[in-house]
Amino acid sequence: MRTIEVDDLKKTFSSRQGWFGARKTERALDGVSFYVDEGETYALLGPNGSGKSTLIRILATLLLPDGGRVRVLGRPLPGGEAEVRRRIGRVSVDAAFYKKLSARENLLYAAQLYGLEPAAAEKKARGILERLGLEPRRFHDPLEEMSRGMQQKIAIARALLHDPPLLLLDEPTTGLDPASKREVQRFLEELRAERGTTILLTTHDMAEAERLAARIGFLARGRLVAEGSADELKRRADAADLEEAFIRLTGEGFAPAAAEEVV
Ligand SMILES: Nc1ncnc2c1ncn2[C@@H]1O[C@H](COP(=O)(O)OP(=O)(O)OP(=O)(O)O)[C@@H](O)[C@H]1O
Repeated sequence: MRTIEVDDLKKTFSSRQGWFGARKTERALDGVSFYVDEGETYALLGPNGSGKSTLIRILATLLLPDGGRVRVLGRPLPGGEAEVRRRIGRVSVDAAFYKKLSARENLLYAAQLYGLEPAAAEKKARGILERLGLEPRRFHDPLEEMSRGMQQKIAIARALLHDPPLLLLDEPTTGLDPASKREVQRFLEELRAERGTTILLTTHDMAEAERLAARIGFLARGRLVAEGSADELKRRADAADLEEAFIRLTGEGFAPAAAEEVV
């Protein structure tokens, strides 16, 4: 079964430069088509501004497309927002939390929104955070006292509280130290193996895409320029590694994004 189906998806942003400035339009997605099968992990690779977050936000029902067809978990978008929202988990770098509240309080609040029983939700959240390597004593610390990496782990736990069959992960490991990165990657592999969770993730990290994803899509300037397994992409580009394949197939480099990533 196809968990995500996207056909000729388009999204343009328009903004005015100052009060009387000219209108500027930005074509964030320019006819993107792809699918993700049930139980598959698919990685979208692209430099800053290539449209990755826009695509994830449309699939997560946070943005409306301008054109094209989108189906998530068998429901059309727009149209099936309520059901899609109930059945997805989303993690992004801009995860909104009540920063003065503890991890526990934030997670219990989310559990309540999903209609989950608090004690069971707390047990589950603690189990996930333990697997992600967060010390149990941090569970009671206010979010504002936690590092970005710790907050990212809380965001992952929150996205999984309701056992979603589909996870949409926008740069899930950006900003994490190498050990935390490995813990998150191992956890995602286990989740797919144990629960058959379908995962769509965006990343700047070639090694991460290669480790986690059965198929990888190269996104550049709002277009899906190439897709396939890491080996297929390297073979097609006659490249030694995935970064070289990206440069050859898209005509774009990855330098700005790589320089931005602090590990
Ligand atoms: N709300 C918005 N208003 C105006 N332009 C936007 C908006 N959101 C995104 N854009 C523009 O759309 C394009 C794609 O942005 P998007 O955030 O999807 O890229 P990205 O691949 O996720 O980048 P990054 O790796 O930096 O997160 C960019 O040119 C961006 O400036």
